[in-house]
Amino acid sequence: MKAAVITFPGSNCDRDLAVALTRAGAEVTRVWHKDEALPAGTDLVAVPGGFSFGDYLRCGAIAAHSPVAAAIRTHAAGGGYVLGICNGFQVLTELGLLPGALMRNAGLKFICREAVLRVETVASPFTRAYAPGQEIRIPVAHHDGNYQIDPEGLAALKDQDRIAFTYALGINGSVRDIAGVLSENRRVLGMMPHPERAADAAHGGTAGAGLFQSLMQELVSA
Ligand SMILES: NC(=O)CC[C@H](N)C(=O)O
Repeated sequence: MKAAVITFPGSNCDRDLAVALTRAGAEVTRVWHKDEALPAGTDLVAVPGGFSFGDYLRCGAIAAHSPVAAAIRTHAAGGGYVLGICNGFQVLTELGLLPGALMRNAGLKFICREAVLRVETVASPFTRAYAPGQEIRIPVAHHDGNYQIDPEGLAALKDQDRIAFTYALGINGSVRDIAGVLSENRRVLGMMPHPERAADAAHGGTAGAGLFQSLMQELVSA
């Protein structure tokens, strides 16, 4: 699997994401947001967490206008895989690659702690290594993680089995406690929790490693 990890000014989880992907067996290239092309043969674009452009305007809104944005859209339109974690999820909604929006947390506070997630579907390239309904402990760190979507959009997510993860106990006001969603073709995933921060025993938990292993299985068997 060839993965391109994008860095924007203010990204701070890009290295951790690159390490998690590399340890899972991916060949990782780091891509600066001013690059207009992705490395040839890129399978997965990985958009990391952080505070791109200082979270000004709306989180991810300015990053979605970076020179690399067009290449990410083209990659997704061609059936390429895209993973957005935390700020990366916010960027993917701003790019229009995923529906809905990430609003300020209901409690108006930055939340930085471990959360219990429920794996809502294993029918995706990102979750196939988990068991249906499995509960996994993954860290969260955000102030704008309150996922909202209109009723029609929510119905589509449910009907099409596109809710990837929910919080076992709601933490930020997200509709239906949604923590991560898939695109219609299931090849784009955005999630607020940080699997790359739970991918090594030294992190205190390895529940996030299943996501990177799922991608490896998908892309080796593809
Ligand atoms: N860790 C992150 O990616 C933070 C995301 C975003 N800047 C927020 O606070 O909501």
